[in-house]
Amino acid sequence: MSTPIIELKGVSKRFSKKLDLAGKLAQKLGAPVKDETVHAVDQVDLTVRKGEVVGLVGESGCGKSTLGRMVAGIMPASDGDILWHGKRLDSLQGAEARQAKLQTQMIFQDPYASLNPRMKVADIVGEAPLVHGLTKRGEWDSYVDNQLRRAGLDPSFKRRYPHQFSGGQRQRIGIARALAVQPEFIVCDEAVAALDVSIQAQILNLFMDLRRELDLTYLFISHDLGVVEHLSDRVVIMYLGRVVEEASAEEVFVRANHPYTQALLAEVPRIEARKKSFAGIKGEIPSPLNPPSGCHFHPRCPHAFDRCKVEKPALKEIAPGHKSRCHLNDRVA
Ligand SMILES: Nc1ncnc2c1ncn2[C@@H]1O[C@H](COP(=O)(O)OP(=O)(O)OP(=O)(O)O)[C@@H](O)[C@H]1O
Repeated sequence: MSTPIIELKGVSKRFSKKLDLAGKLAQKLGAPVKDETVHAVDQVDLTVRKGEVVGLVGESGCGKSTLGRMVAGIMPASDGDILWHGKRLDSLQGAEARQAKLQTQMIFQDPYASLNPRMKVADIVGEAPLVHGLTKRGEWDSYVDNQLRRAGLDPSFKRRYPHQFSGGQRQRIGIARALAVQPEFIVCDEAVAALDVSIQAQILNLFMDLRRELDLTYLFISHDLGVVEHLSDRVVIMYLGRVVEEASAEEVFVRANHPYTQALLAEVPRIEARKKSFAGIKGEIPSPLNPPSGCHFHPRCPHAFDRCKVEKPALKEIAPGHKSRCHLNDRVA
């Protein structure tokens, strides 16, 4: 087994939600209201090994982006340890901290929001490698050209500005920028969600070509299980801040165990045959401000029984490399 690049051990993230104006007024008038806490990520263990593609899937608001940001080192955890090559990410200093930052790059859903509209493509892609000494002034032009070519863009585009490109091309500029600092690990946060289906396929193919060419490792975040199906080695399913299932991609698509994973599978249009045996997902995802007791999924689960309402299930290994957080597994056993 290859060495871990990133390990999360019991990682949680809480956000404090301040009272709005009406809440503050109610508080002044003596109502028992106070700031609330969002448990965005709740005691997550996760390992991403060199060369792996891990798909992280769940509905909007389940904590995927927050987890991705912590993994990429751009947001600190509230609790738990994040290890980068075995060392605590928050204890790294100087050159090692810079190295960790460069080695892990993040690609976002909306490339336009993360591309400076006043910078030419050449500077967007070429600024960081120059600052960090990955290229020299004399070689800079060809260095930038190479990154653009790798991302499937014509080098002549480098004199243009982001607004002159389509959504797919802008995502390619974001990819070229990430590649330019020679990362080993890329966190893709809904990187194709805003694109047309045909463009999505092109960008997903590009990610996989780059994986082979550059020996890259990915954490691929998506709300759509269908998007991660073909590119992930391992899939991790999150629900309201908790990991509910984790297995190889094949296991998840053939032997999904958790009722939530089964419900997500039922929503993937292409998986017609398997879809019939699963109930689709019902109801809205509850607020992480006030998550349901016991198993967070129990109000939406077609199989819930009394224990699910009161007792938090543990994430247990149900087959080699396959974990699930569901009381039904104890019943079956
Ligand atoms: N900076 C923040 N301050 C307060 N709450 C936050 C903050 N960032 C995220 N949250 C809350 O944490 C929860 C998880 O959000 P997160 O963005 O990680 O989920 P997600 O699964 O990535 O969903 P989406 O795809 O919609 O972004 C949500 O309830 C969100 O409102």
